[in-house]
Amino acid sequence: MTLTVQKLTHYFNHPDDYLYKNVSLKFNPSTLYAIVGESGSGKTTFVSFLAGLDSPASGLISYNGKDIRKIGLTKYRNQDVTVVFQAYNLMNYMTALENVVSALSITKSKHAGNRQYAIDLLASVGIEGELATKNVQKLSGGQQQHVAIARALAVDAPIVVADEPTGNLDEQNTKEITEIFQRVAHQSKKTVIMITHDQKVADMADVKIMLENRQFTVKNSPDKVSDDKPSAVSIN
Ligand SMILES: Nc1ncnc2c1ncn2[C@@H]1O[C@H](COP(=O)(O)OP(=O)(O)OP(=O)(O)O)[C@@H](O)[C@H]1O
Repeated sequence: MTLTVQKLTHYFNHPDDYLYKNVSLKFNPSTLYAIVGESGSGKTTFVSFLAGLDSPASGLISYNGKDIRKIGLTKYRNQDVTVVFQAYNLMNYMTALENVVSALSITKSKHAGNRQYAIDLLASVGIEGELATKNVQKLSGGQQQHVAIARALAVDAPIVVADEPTGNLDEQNTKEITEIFQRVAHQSKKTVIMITHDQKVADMADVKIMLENRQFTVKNSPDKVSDDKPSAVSIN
């Protein structure tokens, strides 16, 4: 269940003006990855390829050994990957609970129509009681991002991609959200790939991937690496 990037190259206008060239990376389950890099370095573009939202100029992205274009990008997006954005992207006219219930129904989840499942999912990210039945516009930004994660998790995809999920949040909410992603990776055994500008968030990841000078560099967080655990990511 590995997500693999092989020899990925991307440019928008001219091949000489590339964002990155021949990138090869491997993303494993049960691991939280942080992608860090300067503004404009191409992080969002890169994760849009991982999420099947766009395709690179060249290179191969495969999941479980299969080219995601052969899986079909729509199918891949529906069954294998779920995305959390910086700007929450909730249905503003709905309550927190309705947001999760609708995600279960739209994605034809096996839990579609199961209100208790939606309540439990929200509770698992700390949205409980009255908060769950409030219109999301009446919730704080941090609370809305918690709901957005519950909504994304409703899809139950093995890969979770998050583009600056804590970009608008204060320190406390940033810590809570990052801890949720740690849990999703370690307990739910998902592959979680998160873009961040925040060094503290990056330090909470199992693996840091720096995008600098058009090069990706992989760094395992020192306290997460032990002799019996091989590096979670390899790069050629
Ligand atoms: N569709 C496009 N056409 C042309 N250039 C683009 C397009 N999308 C992005 N770019 C350019 O590609 C570069 C990388 O953009 P991207 O949004 O991936 O960077 P980023 O690292 O995520 O930045 P930030 O941290 O500011 O969100 C930028 O210079 C951007 O202007």
